[in-house]
Amino acid sequence: MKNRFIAFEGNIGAGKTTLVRNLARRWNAKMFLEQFEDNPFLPSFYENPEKYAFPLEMSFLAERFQQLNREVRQTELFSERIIADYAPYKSLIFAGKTLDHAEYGVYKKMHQLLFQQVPYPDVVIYLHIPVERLLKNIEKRGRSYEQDIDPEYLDSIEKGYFDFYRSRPDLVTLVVEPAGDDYANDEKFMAFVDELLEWNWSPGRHVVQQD
Ligand SMILES: Nc1ncnc2c1ncn2[C@@H]1O[C@H](COP(=O)(O)OP(=O)(O)OP(=O)(O)O)[C@@H](O)[C@H]1O
Repeated sequence: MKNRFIAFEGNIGAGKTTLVRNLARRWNAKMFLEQFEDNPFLPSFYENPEKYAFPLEMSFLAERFQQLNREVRQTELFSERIIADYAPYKSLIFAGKTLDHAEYGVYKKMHQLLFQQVPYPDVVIYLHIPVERLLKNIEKRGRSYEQDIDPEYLDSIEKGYFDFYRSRPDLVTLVVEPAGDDYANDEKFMAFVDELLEWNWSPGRHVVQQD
């Protein structure tokens, strides 16, 4: 199957999880979602980022490695589509913003060691949403620990993704700008994603706009 393993990426509050749930239903695909609710360090991290960033990043690293390895390998023998609401490099991008230089050095080595064994998505679709809209989404969903999130933090995460994509022209990345605020529940947007996945995309970053 062309484009069998698809991951969706995007900033905090972009709408990845809602979209992935809807697409999994639409395609009858196997889905796996990031498990951040169980991470005991996340609320503490938002209170005191300097103290909790390293344990937070290490715990996300372990969790995501385990999940990707388990879920993707388990289905290697089957032909069904697999979709995820994060890509294997997600934590690397966040860690580049949350850790200090020395901590990031250690983290990066661990990430390289672990993730070289993990299957990469055939295509990653980055959902590019303006920061003002992210802030509205974050407010609306109301997770208490995210309510004081700094727009500069969101800007820096977005920059982290774009720097990463520039440094990895070997990966197939579609940067998509959805039309409409509720695109993740919109049939038209899902049909647009269907069309995108009919193509054989060359490696590199492609910016695609929904009409
Ligand atoms: N590696 C990480 N380092 C720091 N915080 C992280 C990391 N990964 C996830 N988080 C935090 O966990 C929470 C959930 O993250 P994420 O962006 O994946 O989901 P989301 O905001 O629910 O996405 P969406 O709205 O697009 O479904 C956010 O508060 C995010 O900042």
